[in-house]
Amino acid sequence: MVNKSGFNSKEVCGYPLSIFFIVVNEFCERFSYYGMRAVLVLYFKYFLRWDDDLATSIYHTFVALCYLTPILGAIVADSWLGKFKTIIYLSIVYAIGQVAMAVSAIHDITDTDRDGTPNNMTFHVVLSMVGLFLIALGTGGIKPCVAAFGGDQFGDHQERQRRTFFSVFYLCINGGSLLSTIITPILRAQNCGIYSKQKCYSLAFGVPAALMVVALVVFIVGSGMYYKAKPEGNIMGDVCKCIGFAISNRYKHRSKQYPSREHWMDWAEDKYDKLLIAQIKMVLKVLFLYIPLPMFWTLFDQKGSRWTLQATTMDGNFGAIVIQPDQMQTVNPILILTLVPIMDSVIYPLIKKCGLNFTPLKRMTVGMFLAALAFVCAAVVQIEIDVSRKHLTYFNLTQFVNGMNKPVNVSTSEIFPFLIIIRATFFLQSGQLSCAFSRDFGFGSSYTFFIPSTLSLGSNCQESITGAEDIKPNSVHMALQVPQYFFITAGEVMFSVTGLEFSYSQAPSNMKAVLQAGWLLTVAIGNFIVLIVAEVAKLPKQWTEYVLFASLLLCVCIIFSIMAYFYTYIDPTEIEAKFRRNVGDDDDDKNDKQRKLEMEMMKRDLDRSDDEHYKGKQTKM
Ligand SMILES: CC(C)[C@H](NC(=O)[C@H](C)N)C(=O)O
Repeated sequence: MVNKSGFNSKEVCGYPLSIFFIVVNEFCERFSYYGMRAVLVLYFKYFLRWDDDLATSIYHTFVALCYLTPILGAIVADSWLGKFKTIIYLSIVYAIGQVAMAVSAIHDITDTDRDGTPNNMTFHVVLSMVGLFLIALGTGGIKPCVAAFGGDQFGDHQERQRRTFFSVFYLCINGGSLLSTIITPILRAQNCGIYSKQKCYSLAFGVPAALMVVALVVFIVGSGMYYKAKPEGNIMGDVCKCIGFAISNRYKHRSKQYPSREHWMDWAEDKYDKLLIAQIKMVLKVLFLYIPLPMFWTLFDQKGSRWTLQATTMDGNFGAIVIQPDQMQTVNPILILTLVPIMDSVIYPLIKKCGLNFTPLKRMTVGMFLAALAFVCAAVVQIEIDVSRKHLTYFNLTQFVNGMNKPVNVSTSEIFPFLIIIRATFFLQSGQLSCAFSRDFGFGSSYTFFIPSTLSLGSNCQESITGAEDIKPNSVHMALQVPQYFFITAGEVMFSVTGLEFSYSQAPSNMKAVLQAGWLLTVAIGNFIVLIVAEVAKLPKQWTEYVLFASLLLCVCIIFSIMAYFYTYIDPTEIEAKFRRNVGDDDDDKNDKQRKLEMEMMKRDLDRSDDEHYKGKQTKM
């Protein structure tokens, strides 16, 4: 198949073979990112021994940074190195960052007294911060490039295939995220170490590091098959200068005596290429449309915070398995993997058959509406929880009343998340006496156990120790969160998958990665809004906060639908081709415009004292 730029690529079932390497790369990279992220807060808290507040702020700052750096990657790719080289170089930076994280989590390195705790915490903190910075630079930097590079592999006649590619790309993101969020917490729970055994954060970070190396290798293997669009110089610099000139030129000609131009960017025509101006107009049009979008991410990203906290007050016993509150988040990638194919192969074709034109912007509007609906569901569940219980705790609170006249040491075994039921085993130790007993707990329940005075060597603790239930277990089932997860994920499919493709298709050829970065910037801003709203709107009831967010998104959704109504879809390739055809005319035109501008300036200087006279000349012209 011959690509848009005459590149001859190998094809399988109508798809360029090269995209296979790109989607596998994305899968491994997202595994690496989400796997590391899944255990990050626990690493801060239990390894670096930070308090909850510090751990949470550093975590959110890191996530926001990951979505701010795409703009850097996009500029480097579009104007200097090209997407291919940018992906390679930044992937190396990314892999080094992941390795630094894995090394920073080896407690033995500074555990000089071999007591299981690091002796030089500064070393671990500094190394992990350097690691996180490199990861943010790498993951953010390559993110807009990989998606746009994938899109570049398709010819203009392969629009349908390119749409499918973006869906498959999204599936890979979520496949990687799903697997890693299940696997890395399990790895973390293992004990490892040379001198002493500790929770294995190094393994939980090491496996994502290995996956990042695999991602890089896979990408390099595909090297010979890619279509590599050449970077077109310092395009961002040109864009900024052109916009700056348009504004200053418009300002200089602000007097009513100058005829207005169709678009304010047209004021740059006096100095810049019509093609560049047309390309900037395309980008600005889409960026303007992005303004309301961060609100979607504000709601979307609360899955990991508010919704997980909500789950801690619910019953996670699903019969065959017990779901931990943070594991509820895996419902999102699971639903993505199911919903994307259903939407693509059933829902969208069905809507089309009904004669409805379900345009990308309409899909995004519906996606926003569904996210708002998800928060209404969350509010209803919250009211249910508030009615059913007064206390807010997931962890089983246990206390012991010691009836013996000597101290007893009580320790408990690990509670593994995938056990059939939550069963805790307690070990009692007092002098020669050593025994164990197990009890089943309901989520959120609290017990007091009585250690009888008669307990002695050889006693059966299982039978001798009695307990009283202080607080009843959580009665609202975690399954009630499924509707809110369903709506937010259906919203994500309509909003995010479509937005990713829309950002690519509406971008001019030399600014594809820049627009992908603009799209990811909406995620970063959305995350900042969560931090701000959580600080500012301290509402007394959690359900009212959910309603507030739902209402905000609904308002934004209405504004967006109005903006979308006035948006006209464009075909950047066609527009660019039209301008390129007229390139000769453009050059003459530019020279004419330049001359005209110089003349105009001279005249203005001369005629400054005689406005009326100048006006007369203008109308005659
Ligand atoms: C940030 C994006 C929406 C995307 N995340 C997801 O698809 C989640 C896992 N459902 C990503 O690119 O990571």
